[in-house]
Amino acid sequence: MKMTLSEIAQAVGAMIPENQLNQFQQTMITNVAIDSRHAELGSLFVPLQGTRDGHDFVANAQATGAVATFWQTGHPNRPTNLLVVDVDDPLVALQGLAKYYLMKVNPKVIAVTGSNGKTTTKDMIAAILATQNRTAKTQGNHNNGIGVPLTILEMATNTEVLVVEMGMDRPGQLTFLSKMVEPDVAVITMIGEAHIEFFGTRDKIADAKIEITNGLKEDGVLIINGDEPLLTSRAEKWQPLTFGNHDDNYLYKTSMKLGAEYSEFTVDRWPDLTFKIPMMGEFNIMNAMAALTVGRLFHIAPEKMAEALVDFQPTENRNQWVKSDCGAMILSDVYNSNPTAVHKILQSFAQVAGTGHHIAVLGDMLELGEKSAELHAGLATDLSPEKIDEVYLYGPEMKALYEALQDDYTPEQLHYYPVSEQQQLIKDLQINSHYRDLILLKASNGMHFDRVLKGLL
Ligand SMILES: CC(=O)N[C@H]1[C@@H](OP(=O)(O)OP(=O)(O)OC[C@H]2O[C@@H](n3ccc(=O)[nH]c3=O)[C@H](O)[C@@H]2O)O[C@H](CO)[C@@H](O)[C@@H]1O[C@H](C)C(=O)N[C@@H](C)C(=O)N[C@H](CCC(=O)N[C@@H](CCC[C@@H](N)C(=O)O)C(=O)O)C(=O)O
Ligand SMILES: Nc1ncnc2c1ncn2[C@@H]1O[C@H](COP(=O)(O)OP(=O)(O)OP(=O)(O)O)[C@@H](O)[C@H]1O
Ligand SMILES: C[C@@H](N)C(=O)N[C@H](C)C(=O)O
Repeated sequence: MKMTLSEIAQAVGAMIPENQLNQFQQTMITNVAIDSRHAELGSLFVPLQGTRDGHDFVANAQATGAVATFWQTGHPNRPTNLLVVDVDDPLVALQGLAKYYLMKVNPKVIAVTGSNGKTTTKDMIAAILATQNRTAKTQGNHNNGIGVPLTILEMATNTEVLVVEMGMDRPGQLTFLSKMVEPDVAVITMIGEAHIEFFGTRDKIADAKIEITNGLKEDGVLIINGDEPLLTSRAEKWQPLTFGNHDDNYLYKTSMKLGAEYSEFTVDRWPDLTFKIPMMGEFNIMNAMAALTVGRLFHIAPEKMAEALVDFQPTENRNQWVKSDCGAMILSDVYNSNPTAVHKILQSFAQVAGTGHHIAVLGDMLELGEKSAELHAGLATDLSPEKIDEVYLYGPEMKALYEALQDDYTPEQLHYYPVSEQQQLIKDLQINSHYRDLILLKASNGMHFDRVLKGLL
């Protein structure tokens, strides 16, 4: 971004002190920082409430280059040696500034949501659109009321297309985000069970996901997984473009070839073209088809889309192969977890050819509510010694799966660890895995399997 502090103050409805009019007008802000440790020369610091109060770090922010800060009106210790924009609520001001900047740059906006696949699909869409447009996208998983404004404010002033990931774990959140960005295109990847604890049913999750249309422009386009009745039944009024396996979709898969590191597929619309993605799993082919549907909307040649997909860089820890220090290949899927994702990744992992053992290391799936034990035990349908040689389970919720597998696996093949024994889990994996083994790591974000991954590297 590039705006004077004066313009920023006006954008958020803040008063500019009479004696600082010139300073505000002459101060150019080139980025926004919510963390003083990431502030740089030209930053506007935005103090937010976390476990700690961001206001306590304004001096740190100034030391690392911030030239101005939002400040909650009435908050004590208002700085005197820094330009201050007094606001009622820094988060609301951040969101208002983002909306102002978005309208100023006025890119085409593609919003992406779904229980699973948001980040991957966002990356694929951005790779395709970047072949013909100056494109910006969500960094990592910045997909909520803080992450979306940051995404907007990070984009360059000449951005033509912005791809924004939108997450939610409560009703109403997607309505808020959709109205903030007013997308030209909205994509819903699928409906799973992520955060079902706060919804009760997948129907209620679908109700929350379709909220992404509440800010969709009048001439906007909705793109959904056409094989999901929970979506097709809620999307009719938008006459959505659909992708999937069934031949009544706008774009449907006609063939696929699944590999460990690459997957290939063909679609009806371009029968002579084979698409290839650097990821495993039919579910990632579905993500790619969502991206192809967006690309077609932007009139990008299918050959160009194919080139973009084969070279795109997935965000880390999504079906990412890494080599352990003993030489075993690790499929790192440690950013997050929920039942549909685990079932699909287990099915894909079991099909990966290998000369050693297939080892599944599964940590708790969080936020599943009263169905948690049932959903954890239900993973047993995709776990058997014929498919997965060894199973390591970690966390209190995984106890239900451990009990469900007792009759299928021997004690040498099936291992359980309480949450206090993550180091023991790492040690046992280091001892028991060998260079020809394939190891799947998957758990909810809160189980910190990034530490297990680190322990194996
Ligand atoms: C407010 C904030 O910045 N939180 C981040 C912070 O959390 P924490 O409580 O630890 O902050 P602190 O107490 O350490 O500090 C308080 C503030 O002070 C700043 N500060 C601190 C130290 C210092 O030296 N200088 C400082 O300036 C500090 O920056 C704080 O502002 O740190 C955590 C660890 O890094 C961050 O995770 C936390 O970020 C929050 C969660 C956040 O929302 N970040 C967004 C940028 C974001 O989009 N994060 C996504 C995850 C979003 C997500 O969970 N999405 C859900 C769906 C929606 C869920 C819904 N509940 C919702 O969030 O709206 C999903 O399922 O995907 C990400 O990064 O992955
Ligand atoms: N279309 C899909 N259907 C089912 N599972 C999927 C799909 N796409 C990805 N996954 C699974 O979900 C995991 C997370 O993928 P990704 O980060 O792209 O989704 P996300 O929606 O952004 O997740 P989160 O909400 O945790 O940020 C993947 O590693 C994979 O296991
Ligand atoms: C990333 C965060 N919104 C999330 O999905 N948390 C889940 C429940 C987790 O901790 O894995």
